[in-house]
Amino acid sequence: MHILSAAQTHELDQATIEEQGIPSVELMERAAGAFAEWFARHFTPHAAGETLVLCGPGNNGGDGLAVARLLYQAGYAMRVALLPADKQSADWQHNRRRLPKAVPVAEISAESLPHIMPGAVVIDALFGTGLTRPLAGLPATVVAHLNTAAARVVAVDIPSGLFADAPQPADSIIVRAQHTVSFGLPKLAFLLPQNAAFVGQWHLKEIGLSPHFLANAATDWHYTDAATVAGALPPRPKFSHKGTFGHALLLAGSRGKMGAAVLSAGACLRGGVGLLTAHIPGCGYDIFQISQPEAMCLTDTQADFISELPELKPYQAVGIGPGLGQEAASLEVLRQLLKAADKPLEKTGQPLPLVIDADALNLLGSHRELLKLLPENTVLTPHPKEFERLTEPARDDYHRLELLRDFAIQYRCLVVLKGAYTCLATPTGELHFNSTGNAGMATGGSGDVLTGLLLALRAHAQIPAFEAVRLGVYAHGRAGDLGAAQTGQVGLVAGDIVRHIGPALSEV
Ligand SMILES: NC(=O)C1=CN([C@@H]2O[C@H](COP(=O)(O)OP(=O)(O)OC[C@H]3O[C@@H](n4cnc5c(N)ncnc54)[C@H](O)[C@@H]3O)[C@@H](O)[C@H]2O)[C@H](O)CC1
Ligand SMILES: [K+]
Repeated sequence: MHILSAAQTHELDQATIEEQGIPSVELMERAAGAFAEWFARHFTPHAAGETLVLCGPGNNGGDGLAVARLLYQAGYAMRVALLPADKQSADWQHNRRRLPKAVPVAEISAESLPHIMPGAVVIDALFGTGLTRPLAGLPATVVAHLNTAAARVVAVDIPSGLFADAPQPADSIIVRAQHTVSFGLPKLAFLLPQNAAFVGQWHLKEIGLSPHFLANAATDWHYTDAATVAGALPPRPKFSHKGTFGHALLLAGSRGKMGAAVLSAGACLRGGVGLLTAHIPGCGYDIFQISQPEAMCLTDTQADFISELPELKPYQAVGIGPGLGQEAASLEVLRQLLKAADKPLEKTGQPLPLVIDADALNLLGSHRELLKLLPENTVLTPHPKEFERLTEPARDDYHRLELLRDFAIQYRCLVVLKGAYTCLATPTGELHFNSTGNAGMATGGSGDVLTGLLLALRAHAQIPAFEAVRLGVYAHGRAGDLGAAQTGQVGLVAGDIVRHIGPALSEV
């Protein structure tokens, strides 16, 4: 699914109106209808009580007026407060005329701000994607008033005062909504941690926007949902054998961190790899062999950490990092691996696929001269702190995305920035935000599981690099969601994610 800028969203509206030959108020009616339907499923008229709709002067306010009418007709007690303006949009005026006389309407002024009881339900339709500058003056006063009222706020399309697609001053006045009901496509702003307190839970409503425009819109921002990855995993042919799905090598573990190697290996096996060999320090032999009998195991001459790179010939992909530690000898192994992997393989003509995580990323961060050795399409899986060590501290979430994109382009690699909406950056500068996963996955070992799964998918001969990583990130989150459905988010551990990789992959 695409993510569009605010300007493109406006073009999308126009394209839909022209293509479908409908008046623009019809599209507004669809949006308001979708919002009212969501609202009615969440609040009964009794639970909502008297519901206040705050309306601005543009089409977002027009949506609000239409919502007030529809909910009034559905039996809700409604009242409307209008922000004064020199001019209102045509569709606003249309819906103002259609508002039943029985719905009380007040004009807002600094002296008469709407009365809001604690716990009252308020629909925020002040500003939408047409916002051109941070709120100031009366609109800012109204929003600040709403934010201190401890109301239950549902935003129409986007919380008022929030830019849909761009950074804004840190002290901007923005509605703090519990829910945001948005139309058509997710907005980039919804996916950034810095906006979570404003957006609350967001919900997407289909309103029949032009599929033609959506398919052809030029954007670098994408949202990976079930439809995106459907069919990405080739069916396992009847006459396949273990060689068909690749032989992966995992370099992982150190004393006290063998669990990382075990979890990562488990995920790789559940990810459908043909064969897995783990190279681990001597101390981990019993632990590893007992807990992962399906994997083969090579032990390092060092007991506590990895100091040797095995012969790479047998392998179709290599993962390095989980529980690795940052010993000087392990740094040398990483250096040798990067150099050895950069030669094109006979079979594919591509460099040996690599997945680099955890301490291997930290080693790259402290020895940045190694970055230029990264073979094309290497997969890096940093969390924001690890990513900062590779680049620089980000001013805010938008700046971090900029750094991420630049990094992926510069080093021609696939960077998976882990978070609530894990973002995959590609060498061509695209950003793909993932839709699956939950807060229960913020737990030790979850990243090791992702590494193992990505390793399995990179070893698969029939899945191109980018598709493998997008699929792996999606399936990892989905496995976490399936796991949490059984354990709850609080009780979820990384092993639960491993156990649900199989079901998650069968879904796609
Ligand atoms: N995507 C859809 O698919 C549909 C969206 N709809 C709704 O329309 C709004 C966007 O409406 P638009 O008229 O373009 O903009 P706004 O209502 O957000 O506001 C524009 C209005 O406000 C003025 N303005 C802008 N910034 C400020 C500011 N900081 N302070 C004061 N005034 C400001 C501007 O000059 C205009 O007068 C979208 O979000 C949806 O809710 C449609 O209903 C159809 C489907
Ligand atoms: K709004």
